[in-house]
Amino acid sequence: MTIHMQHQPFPDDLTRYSEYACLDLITPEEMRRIDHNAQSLGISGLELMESAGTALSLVAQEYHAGIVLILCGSGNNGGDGLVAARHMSREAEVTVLWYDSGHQTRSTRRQLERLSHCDVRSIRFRCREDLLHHLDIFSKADLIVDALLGTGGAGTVREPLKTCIDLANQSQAPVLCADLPSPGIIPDRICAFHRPKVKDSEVYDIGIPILAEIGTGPGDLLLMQERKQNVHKGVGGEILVIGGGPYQGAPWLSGLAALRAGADIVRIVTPHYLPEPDLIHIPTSGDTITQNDLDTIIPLCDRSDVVLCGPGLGPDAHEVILTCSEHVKKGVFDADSLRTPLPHAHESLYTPHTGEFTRITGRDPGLTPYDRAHAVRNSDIPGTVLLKGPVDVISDTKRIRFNQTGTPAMTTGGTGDVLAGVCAALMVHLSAFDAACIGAYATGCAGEMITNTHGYGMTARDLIPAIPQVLFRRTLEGE
Ligand SMILES: NC(=O)C1=CN([C@@H]2O[C@H](COP(=O)(O)OP(=O)(O)OC[C@H]3O[C@@H](n4cnc5c(N)ncnc54)[C@H](OP(=O)(O)O)[C@@H]3O)[C@@H](O)[C@H]2O)[C@@H](O)CC1
Ligand SMILES: Nc1ncnc2c1ncn2[C@@H]1O[C@H](COP(=O)(O)OP(=O)(O)O)[C@@H](O)[C@H]1O
Ligand SMILES: [K+]
Repeated sequence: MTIHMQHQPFPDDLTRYSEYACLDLITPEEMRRIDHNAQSLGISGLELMESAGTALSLVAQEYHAGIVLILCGSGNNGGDGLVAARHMSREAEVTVLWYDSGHQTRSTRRQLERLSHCDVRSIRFRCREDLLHHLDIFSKADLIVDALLGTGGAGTVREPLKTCIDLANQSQAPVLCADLPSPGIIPDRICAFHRPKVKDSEVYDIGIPILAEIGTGPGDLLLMQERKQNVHKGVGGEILVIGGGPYQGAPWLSGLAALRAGADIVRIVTPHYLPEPDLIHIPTSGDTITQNDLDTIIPLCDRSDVVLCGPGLGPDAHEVILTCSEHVKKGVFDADSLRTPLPHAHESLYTPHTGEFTRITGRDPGLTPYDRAHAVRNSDIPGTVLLKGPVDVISDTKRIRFNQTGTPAMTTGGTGDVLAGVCAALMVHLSAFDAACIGAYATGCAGEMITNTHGYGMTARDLIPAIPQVLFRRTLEGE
């Protein structure tokens, strides 16, 4: 799996950013994102696994058990157990029961090879019957380590792991769980890595940089869902862009960007027609958008998955936007729609740059990402905010995320319109927060790609074909 390496260091002292890290329970998807980002920051999956297995072995040794049975699945959770076995071989009589599903992860296969050079007894099981030959091991064990399933477990537990879990529960030995309890196992203690996934976990650090968590990275792209084969037209979503008037190009840039970010149908309500065959133009009655256009616009808001308001709109249409936003399920409010009173939809994403943020909150957000994050978190904006800048700050009042991708060449006009269009398309299937994080990350990566070829000669339009290369690279390379 080629991991896109992040290069530039964070332009601020990270020691005071720990307040922005999330300390309560995290989901397996969030842990996968952080894990992947850690690898893009130069810490390999094997190193993470070594740290996890070491922590696990230290907790296991607190039991002072003479006979230890380590149950290992075929995934990376199993890998943790194999690492722990290697670290405990001198401390106890260790037996590993490992499940050979036929497709062990590469890291876990590597750990099994390493273990073969240790004085540890390792027994393969492939089916329920294999386990029934080793009932004595379960009854003799003083400690059982559960490294069967971790954050990769999905659905009801399949055999032979189900039987393995039942046998562990039936034994007298306490069960120490790696990262989280395999479904149905009764834990004595839970040794969670980096962050707790379930309640009552003890949390052990495994050396994951804070930036892997509070920063965007290639791990964020894992949230993009693969499309099933039998999908129908429109699954990519229908987007409505309301904009234009004084600036006729902006809504078209947003519309094209939304298509390139995966939207299926994009309609542009704007006074000026531009010959873009991929976009559906909805003309307005005059050369700016007024109340007379509401009969046209409102039904389109009702039928669209996401509505993007603002690109190139000019200051006079705010009343229209306020009225439309009441018919909007998911709204992205950019540029001239960022005026008070703020429009808001059922779920809203606001994408101000510094000037627009100051205009809607009356407060200058400051220059450092730290201050800008404080300003965003303390603003009473009712939704997710993407405050754009050299480091974008994304917040949904609970979470904060920093996006470092992008280049100064992106200050060219219209890049904000492209970013807003990308966020609108992503919001069809993702939350406003995840759409903003991925939108900022992808648009910035596209900007870096184009800066490499066009330098300061980059135009916002150049960004658009680069967007799908970033967003869909994973599936293109079959990772
Ligand atoms: N770099 C890292 O990633 C790091 C990860 N770390 C550790 O890895 C853990 C995540 O590993 P994981 O074993 O939980 O998941 P993953 O490796 O995807 O394999 C899943 C396996 O389970 C199986 N399976 C799934 N559902 C099932 C079911 N219902 N019933 C039965 N089987 C089921 C699935 O089988 P398959 O679907 O392939 O047939 C596949 O074999 C994480 O919690 C942490 O402990 C740490 O070392 C830190 C570094
Ligand atoms: N100096 C910079 N370094 C990196 N990225 C930048 C820089 N300036 C702007 N950007 C990026 O350009 C994008 C659009 O910026 P914005 O100010 O919204 O442009 P516009 O004036 O078109 O709205 C944002 O994603 C932002 O991250
Ligand atoms: K486990």
